[in-house]
Order: sequence, then structure tokens, then C-alpha cells
Amino acid sequence: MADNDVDHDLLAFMREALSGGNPLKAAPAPPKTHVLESAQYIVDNSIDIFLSRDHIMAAAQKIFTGMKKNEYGTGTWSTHELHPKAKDASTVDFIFTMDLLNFSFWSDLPEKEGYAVEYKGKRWTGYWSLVAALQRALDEGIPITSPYFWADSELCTDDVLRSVFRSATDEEMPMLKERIECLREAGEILCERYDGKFTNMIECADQSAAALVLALADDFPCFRDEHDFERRRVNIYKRAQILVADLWACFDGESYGTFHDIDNITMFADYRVPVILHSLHCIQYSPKLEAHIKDKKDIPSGSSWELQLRGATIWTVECIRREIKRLHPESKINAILIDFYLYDTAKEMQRIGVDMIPQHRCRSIWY
Ligand SMILES: Nc1nc2c(c(CN[C@H]3C=C[C@H](O)[C@@H]3O)cn2[C@@H]2O[C@H](COP(=O)(O)O)[C@@H](O)[C@H]2O)c(=O)[nH]1
Repeated sequence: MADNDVDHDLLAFMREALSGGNPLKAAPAPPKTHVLESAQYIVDNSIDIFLSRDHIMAAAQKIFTGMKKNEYGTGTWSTHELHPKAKDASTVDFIFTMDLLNFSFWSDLPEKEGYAVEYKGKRWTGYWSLVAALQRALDEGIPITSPYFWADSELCTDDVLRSVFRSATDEEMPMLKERIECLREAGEILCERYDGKFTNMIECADQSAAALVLALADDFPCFRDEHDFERRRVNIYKRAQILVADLWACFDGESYGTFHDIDNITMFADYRVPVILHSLHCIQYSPKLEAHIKDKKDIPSGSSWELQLRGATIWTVECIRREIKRLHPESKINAILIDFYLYDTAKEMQRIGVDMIPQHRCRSIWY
């Protein structure tokens, strides 16, 4: 009997049965976040945002070339001046704290008057203001990355936290009250369920990125970035996903950053990446939505427009990833690296004053 006539599945089934195992006990299905399916559903049911296939294909080639030129990879993460360098549990705690609070930095005030943190002789704004505030607190001997500290309302008073995030301008940190609530909530949950160590939670995920994202969304209401869109529940999980991605990038896919399914993580639906995708014409807005954003009017969290924006960016980066893979099958580029590259490029374009549509204005703890 030729080998290709042998039914290998049947053989495996019989071996399992004869060995006393239960062949019908299928291996548990791998954990899935359903973020990509949610994004595709949103795009398929959007009427205010259009994805341009031609511009996405052109952008994919441009992005691939730019990432190659800058040798963009996991190692890029640690080259940022403020990111922690030690490859140990203290950096895991830093990353957890950072991504617990990694949301809503934009200000209504002009650049020079908006919230900023003074650290190492520089003024840091946006995402970097958060990282600078955490580094500054550690330098000042405040254990700001310790869940035990957050849970201790005597030691870690609201005044201490206000001082940790103090501004170099007259504007205090946006959503400071909500950030303090996130710290208290996370401190309690980590101490109750994981002996106060996020490293224990990483261990429970058994090196699955999706499992860790789902555990964060299950255990912490402040990571549960889920919404209702056109009669369906959609999962975005932006901060849970960027937390896993930051671990993976910081530890170079080793140690606390080892995830066998890391390529299942999507881009992170924030307010910065839509700006550059719009400038590349990959995503295009209805005249009403475009005018609303250009007039810097608020967009409610959980509204159709907001979810269309978030779903469109996730799905567009997925299309860019697939196009890069089609053009360069050998490439190891995933949605995380494309996302990091787009974010950093958007910040550079903002710094040099490239004229782009303003970011959309939605106040929320989700991004
Ligand atoms: N999609 C995506 N969103 C990101 C980041 C980062 C920073 N990641 C660092 C780590 C590796 C990368 O190389 C970056 O250096 C922050 N954000 C989000 O943007 C917003 C802040 O914007 P602005 O106020 O302008 O700084 C806010 O929602 C924040 O959560 C990213 O990478 N991707």
C-alpha cells in the first residue's frame, strides 16, 4: 500500500483510542481575541469611512521600504531614550504601569500650553509625557510601578499621584482622576489574584499573546475595550494588545516577551495612527466626518463615527500587512511593527510640521 493511501488521521485516531486516551477529546481551541473579525465587521458596515485599495497597496511598499531602511524591528523599542533598558521583572512592572495609563494625552490648548512633563532637561508631551513622569517618579524614590503601592491608599495618596504626574505648564494631566482610578483598580486586582505581580499573570498565559490579552480584558474592567456597533459586540482591546506588544518588543521575543502567537496581535486603535493613514489616503472620510474632525469637534466614546475610525485603522493596517507579505513573502514584519513604525513616523511628521488632518477628539480611557 503506497504511503499516500494511508489515512494518517485515522491511524492517529486509532493509536489514541488504543493507548487509552480519549480521541474525541479535541485539543482545546487556541484562544482568539476576535479583534480582527470585529474590525472587518465595522469596515463592512461603515458609511462614513472608505478604504482605498490603491493607496493601501502604494503605502505598503512605502512602509516596507521605510522599515527596511531604518532596520525597524523589536530592537527599535529599546532605542527610545525614555523606554526602560533592564531586561527584568522591574521593566515588566514599568510596561504594565505605562500601558495601564497609556491613553488620552491630547490637549485643547496650543502645543506650548498643553500638559507637559519636565524630565532630564526636556519637556515631554503626549505618550512620552507619561513615560517621563514614571521615570521621574522612580528617580525620586516613589515606587510608582508597584501594585502594592497603588493599593495602599495611606502611602499612595491622591496628592502623591498628582505630584507624580505634575505638569510643567498650567494644564494638569488629562483624565488624571480616571488614571488614579485605573491604578487603584489594577492594584487591588493584581494583589488579590496575582500576588501583586504582573509577571504571574504572564506566566498564567502560557506564552500566548491572545490568552494574555483576553485575561487582561476579563480581569480588569479598565482594559475591557469592548463596544456595541450595529447590533454586534466588537472587541478592540487597544491597551491590552499594546501591553503585550511592548513586552514582546522590549524583551525581543525572549523571556517575558515570548509569545508563540504574537502575529495574532493587531495594530493599536489610537488617535495618532489614523492621522498618518489619512495623510496617505489609505482611509478617507465622508465630508461630514472630515469637517467635524477638521473643526476639532468632540466625538463621543463608543459612537458609530468613533468605532468606524478605530475599526478602519485596524483593518487598514491588516491590509498593509497582507500586501507586504504578498510582495515580500520572506518578510517577518507583523502588524505590531507596522503600527510602531506608523506611530513613530506620525510623531516625526508632527514634529517637523507636516500639514495633516488633526487627530480625532474622543476623551476615553481606551486609547
Ligand atoms: N497605535 C499606536 N498608538 C500608540 C503608540 C504609542 C507609543 N508606542 C511606542 C512604543 C513603540 C513605538 O515605537 C512607540 O515609540 C502611543 N500610542 C497611543 O497614541 C496616543 C498618543 O499619541 P501622542 O499624544 O501623539 O503621543 C495614545 O492613544 C497612545 O496610547 C504606538 O506605538 N502605536
